[in-house]
Parts: sequence; C-alpha cells; structure tokens
Amino acid sequence: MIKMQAVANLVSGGSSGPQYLTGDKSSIDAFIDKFDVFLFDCDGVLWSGDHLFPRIPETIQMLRDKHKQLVFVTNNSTKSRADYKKKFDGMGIPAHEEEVFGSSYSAAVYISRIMKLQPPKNKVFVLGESGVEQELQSEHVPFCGGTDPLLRREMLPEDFKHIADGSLLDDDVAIVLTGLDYHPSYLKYALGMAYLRRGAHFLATNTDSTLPSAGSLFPGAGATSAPLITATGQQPLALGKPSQAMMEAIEGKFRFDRKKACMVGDRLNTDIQFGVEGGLGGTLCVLTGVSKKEEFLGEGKGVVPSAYVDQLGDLLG
Ligand SMILES: O=C(O)[C@H](O)[C@H](O)COP(=O)(O)O
Repeated sequence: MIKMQAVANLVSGGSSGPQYLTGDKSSIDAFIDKFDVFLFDCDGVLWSGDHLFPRIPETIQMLRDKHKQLVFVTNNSTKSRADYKKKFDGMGIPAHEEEVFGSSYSAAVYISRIMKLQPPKNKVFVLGESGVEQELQSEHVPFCGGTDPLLRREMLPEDFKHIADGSLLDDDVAIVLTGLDYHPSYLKYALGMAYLRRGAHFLATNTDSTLPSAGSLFPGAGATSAPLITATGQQPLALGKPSQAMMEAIEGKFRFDRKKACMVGDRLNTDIQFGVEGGLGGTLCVLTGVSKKEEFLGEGKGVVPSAYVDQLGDLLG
C-alpha cells in the first residue's frame, strides 16, 4: 500500500504536497530515476563551513555510478571554481572543476558576454573576496577594490574630500559588483556609493541574507551589500540563485533537458525557487541548511519542493 501511494505521488507530480523520501528506498530510487541531471547547492547541502555532512562522497559517487550529470551551483562567491575543486578534493567529494558553476563565475560571464562594455570603460569595482576577482580575471574583465590591501584601512578625513572631488576614483569603473565580503569597510562602501552615484551599473553575485556555517547562521552576501542598497536606494541585479540569468548560463554551458533535471538545495528562496522558476523536472529540499520543513508543508506556502530529505546522504537509502 505504501509503495503504491509513493508511486501515486510521483505520478501525480506530488499533488499531495512534497514527498518525504527519507527511509523510503523504493521512492528514493524512483525519484532518482526520473532525472538525468542533478544541480547541487553546496553550503547547507554538502557541508556547513568545513563540516562535511554524513555520507556525501558516497552519495555523489552513487549518482555518478548511475551515470547522472552533476553540476555544483553555489551562491558562495568567495571561492572560484578552482577553489571549490580544492575544497571538494579536501572533503573527498568526487567532483571536477568544470562541474562547478558559482555566482562569481555567473557574474563574470554576464559582465563579459552579455553586458560587453567597451574597454577601457568596463572596469568593475568589487566589494567581495578572491573568488570574484579570480572569475573576473578568467573572463578578462578588469577590476579594482576587492581584496586590495590598500582598502583595508580606516576612512581618513582626506578620503571624504578625495572621493567627493573624484581624485580617489577610477574613471574606468562602470560596474559595482558586490558579493559576500568578509572584509567590509566604510571606505569601500563610500567608494562603491560614489561609483553608483556617478551612474555605474549595480550588480550582485547574490543577495542571500545569511550564510549557513558551523551549524549556525552568519551575515550573508545580502547583508554585506545592504549598506550600499540603503545608502543609494538602488537594488542590484543579482546573478546568483534564484536569478534565471544564471539558469540560462548553466543550461547554455551544460546542455541538458530541464524536465530531466533536479535542483537540490537547502534554501527555499534561492535554491528551490531557482529550480521551480527554471521549470526543472523536480526540486529536492535538504533539511541540513537554512529552510525548515514547516516553511513548505501545509496550505498556502510560497515555494514548495517536489520532495525532501532530512540530509542528502539519505538518498543512499
Ligand atoms: O551569503 C551567501 O553568499 C550564501 O549564504 C552562501 O554563499 C550560499 O552558498 P550556497 O548555499 O549557494 O552554496
């Protein structure tokens, strides 16, 4: 009876709400068999900071043994694809650098291939970490700011004057790009604000409110870009999940049938929304990160996954 009910849910597309898969081996197998491609969020699904969740390497390997195409789609812009490959290797997770598609790469591709501003007026002022800089470099986009040690100092009285008269600004800057920034400063915000007031485009790798790490929550990219949003009254164009510009870039690079793809994530308003709005064949919510099941179970919920598990390793049955 349970088996028939599980199959009924899958057939009806989960009309009775998201299917709870943990502990239900036959439903897990049926769910996995529906898809050729799995898009994986990273923070909150595979790990929390440097803490690897149980049976992640084995789960990823199981999907590879089933010949599934895997793409690791992270909004964490502090690391580049190469940095993530090192992290995957360190965690024992079988993954290739070209399978990683982070928000820093998404932003760099958007700037270089979609915006295509004419040099030299195509420079980016970065409020973020090395991952953004590396990916801009990979797309040959000039930048300033970011991890520049000269900006990691107090705002001096003369800075107000030199920002106001433009002598501390770079006339080639046409874009302000914010990401998760572990080294925010008033000086960097003042420079970013000045560029935006001059008419620079306002982009963000992502605007996640929080960063899941060490089993807790910390200020996310949305929190570290908030001062510029408040000061200028402008909203950035975000190039991370749930942005469909990111989905289009991923589909363009990896070439897959969206109806045979499943988005796996821990956050409803980025990962699951990304998959639902992208028209993917399914979404799987994992309860080891930000969102709780109470946020999607019951009537009148905004974003509802196709299915959910307590932790990703439960897919091993
Ligand atoms: O604040 C952030 O940038 C996000 O919390 C973080 O980077 C999310 O990473 P993801 O879960 O998309 O791997």
